[in-house]
This record gives sequence, structure tokens and C-alpha cells, in this order.
Amino acid sequence: MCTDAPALVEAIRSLAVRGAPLLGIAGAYGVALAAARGFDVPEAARTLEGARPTAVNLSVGVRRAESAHRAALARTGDPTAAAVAALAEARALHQEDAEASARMAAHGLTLLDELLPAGGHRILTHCNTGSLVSGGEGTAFAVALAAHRAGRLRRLWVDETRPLLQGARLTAYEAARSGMPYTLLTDNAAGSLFAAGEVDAVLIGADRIAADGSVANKVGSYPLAVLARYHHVPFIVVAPVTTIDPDTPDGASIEVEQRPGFEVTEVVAPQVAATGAAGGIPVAPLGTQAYNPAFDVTPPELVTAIVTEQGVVSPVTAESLAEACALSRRGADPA
Ligand SMILES: CSC[C@H]1O[C@H](OP(=O)(O)O)[C@H](O)[C@@H]1O
Repeated sequence: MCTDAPALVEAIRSLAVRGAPLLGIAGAYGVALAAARGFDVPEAARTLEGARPTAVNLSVGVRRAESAHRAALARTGDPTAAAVAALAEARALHQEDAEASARMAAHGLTLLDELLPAGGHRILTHCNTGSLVSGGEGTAFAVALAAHRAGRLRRLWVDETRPLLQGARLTAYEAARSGMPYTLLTDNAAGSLFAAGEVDAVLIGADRIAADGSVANKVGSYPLAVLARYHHVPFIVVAPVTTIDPDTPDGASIEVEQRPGFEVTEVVAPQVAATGAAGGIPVAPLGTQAYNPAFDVTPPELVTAIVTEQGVVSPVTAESLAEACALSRRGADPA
């Protein structure tokens, strides 16, 4: 448990706290924590925002709590009241994300049933998008969970997701705990699954969706989009509207986090897949550098649909995304 804002910043940087929607929630609680402990709130907010650059949700959550704090301080002149206001905003964001997760799961399962033949769906997913990244049951994984509960998940193919193995360590754990049929695979084995006709759809999360529909997600997502297009398989992104960033015009404008090389060169653990216990990656000594982008960017033309809590955006264009954001701003009843 983080006892103060600096500890939370380190937890975010080390991915002890990770995943776009959860980063937003944690960032908002971090602002409230900083206010409660008498830190300089704007300074703490900038530090939290800078902990990781790609997931836009982090700055969205931080700024929501910071804005609530600033307004309450201006209204009351009371730092305690301002800290309480920041905490209330963080809790509201937390609850909204839980509700958004449930709505995305429902919209996503409806879309799978529309796109795929009747019977069980064979879904490939990448990285980790379950309850460990959400106020609810997650984004893409929540759709797979809904399919499982409805008796319409034939198989969840789980990419291990090098180098930090979020799939092997976290998604495999969540899949096992849910009782769903899943199989772990190395990232470089995904192509042969497509070639064998074993993948009906790809479900992934997102860290930032640019105004033109470009999707930044865990590195390895773009190759899956190319494979999906080549094999005529739907490539579906599941993300809350807070992940859509109208202020980032296109994929080239998304800052892709570059992480330390040792995560590639030296992180080898005797057991890489969680077997029900909490999996962890030992901290490795610094080693030679390696190319280690934490994310990649998929162009909108390779994305079949984006599932949000407001409904399904397809085709993915600047116009359809702008409409989804406008719906969200108008507070329209979710579809
Ligand atoms: C939908 S949130 C999960 C999202 O975050 C992951 O990145 P990281 O583990 O580095 O925080 C990955 O991009 C997932 O899609």
C-alpha cells in the first residue's frame, strides 16, 4: 500500500500499478493522498502525470482530482475540505470505471456474437486487461469473461507478452481463477494460430487512442493487427472513452514509452507463468541496452471496431471517434 505520493510514482514507474484505466484511478487517488499529506498538490500532480507518458488515462485522472481540489480550495479556503473533494472525485472516477467496464463487456460480447458464427468464440488477447487494470473487471478481458459466463467462449489464447510477461503472469492467473478455457502461448507463436484458423477474433486494450483512431497499446499489438487483417479476423479494441485523446491528432503524435533494456536482456525467471500464486518478475541487475518500446501504434484502417462504454465505434474514423467523445461529454445514456 502506498503511504505517499512519491511511493505511488515509483509503483507506477515499476508497473506495480499498471494498466491505463487503473493508472487514471491511481493518479486521482495519488492527488488526494498528496493533498491529505500536505504536499504541494500541483507539483505532485505533475510528478504523477509524468510517471508514464503513453496512457492518457493517467493525466485524465490526475487532472480530474486536481481540478476538484483547486475548486474546493478556492470555494472554502480549507485545505482539508479540498483534500476531501479530491478524494471524492477519485472515488467517483473509480466507480465510473467499474460501471464502464461492465458496459464494455456487454457491448463487446454483443459485437462478437454479431461478427462471429454461432457457437464458442476463440479469442486471442495480448498483455493484461482484466480486473488488475480496472475499477471493474477490465476492458478486453472483461469481454472474454462475459463470453465465458454466457457459455460462448471456446478458448482464450493468451499471449505471454514479452518482455514483462503481463499475459503469462497476470492474464493466465485471471483466466485460471475464472475457470475459463485458456491456453498460454509465446508471442511468436500467434502467427501459426492464425494460419491454422484457430483465432476467431483478437481482443486488446488500449493506452491512448488518437483523434484519427490510431491505437497505442502494449508492444506486439500492431503485428497482431496485421496478422488479423491478413487472415480476415476481426481486430477489436476495448477501451473506455477516457482513453480517447482528441488532443493527440494521430499515431505519430503518441509518445511511446521507452523502457530500460534490462527488461529485455536479463529478465528470466525459472517460472514465468502464474500457477494461481502471485507471479512476479525478480528485479534484474542493469545489463546491456536493448530496444524495448513498451507500446506500439496500430493505424485505424487495421482496427475493425473500438468498443467503449458508449457503444461500438466502427468504422474507426476521426468523425466516428469525435461523435463517441461528444456523446460522452453530453452524458448521453450509454447505448
Ligand atoms: C487496458 S489497460 C491495459 C493496458 O496497459 C498495458 O500496458 P502496461 O502493462 O505497460 O501498463 C497494456 O498496454 C494493456 O493493453
